[in-house]
Amino acid sequence: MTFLDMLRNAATQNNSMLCVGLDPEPTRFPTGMRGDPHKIYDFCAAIVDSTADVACAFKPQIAYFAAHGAEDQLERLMQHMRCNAPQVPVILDAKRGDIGSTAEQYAKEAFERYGADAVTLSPFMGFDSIEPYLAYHGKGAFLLCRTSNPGGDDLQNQRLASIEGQPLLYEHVARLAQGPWNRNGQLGLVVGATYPQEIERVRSIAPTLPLLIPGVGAQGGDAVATVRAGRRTNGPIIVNSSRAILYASGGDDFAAAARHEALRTRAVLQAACG
Ligand SMILES: O=c1ccn([C@@H]2O[C@H](COP(=O)(O)O)[C@@H](O)[C@H]2O)c(=O)[nH]1
Repeated sequence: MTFLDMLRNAATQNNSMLCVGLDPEPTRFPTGMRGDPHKIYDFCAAIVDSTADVACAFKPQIAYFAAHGAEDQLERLMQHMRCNAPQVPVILDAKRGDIGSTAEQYAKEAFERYGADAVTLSPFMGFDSIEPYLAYHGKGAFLLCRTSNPGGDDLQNQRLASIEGQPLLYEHVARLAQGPWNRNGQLGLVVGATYPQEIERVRSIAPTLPLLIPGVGAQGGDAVATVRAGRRTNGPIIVNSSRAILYASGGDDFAAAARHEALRTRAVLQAACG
């Protein structure tokens, strides 16, 4: 099954636009696990188990595993998700971007080593840096477009003076992804919930692409405005929240508290559709 098929099925089955982000930070783990990087798998597996019927996707952020030399735990977690939440697609948040020969290795890492269903990529090295991922038919690739951080302005909001009509850089990325770069229908875009007007703009340029939208929860993005901007067409939206769910409680009830926060966020997103 393709990433898009999995996403549609999970969104329908779990009645959800919510992506649960897996950004395990041991210093924020509950008391019995706190500070122990060997508990990354246990912590994340508990979150997965408590939210598998609430999420339309999971998004492990690779840096939180690699920083602790915990890639083996990420491999175990990917297997755990495959076995215990097989209906929910996994987007590996890696934000890779490199020349084609190196991109081939990164694609192999994401799709063969970890078995991800989709990956996040930086588009700023051009199409040949994206192409190796598209060789994995059915897998998804989300290009950074208008990111949620304030520094996204530095480049993404600059005008491309050499291009007719002078679009902003993020608008140009959206056009490429909706058009010539999307050879097999595998591309999506990352757009921050902290900039709902830009989500609206991206949606008008890229009406059919799936949008991965981080920034609600800990970053304070407006969930309602996000849904209204992203759902102007039938293109799917995947709204990510990581820390607000993972660290809803610092106690032994962390998994139950994560579920509660995931349910609450899902309800807010659903209500915004009405
Ligand atoms: O523009 C972007 C792109 C990616 N991210 C990632 O999403 C999560 C957000 O975590 P929260 O705890 O919900 O703030 C994190 O993994 C980022 O690396 C993003 O925030 N913005």
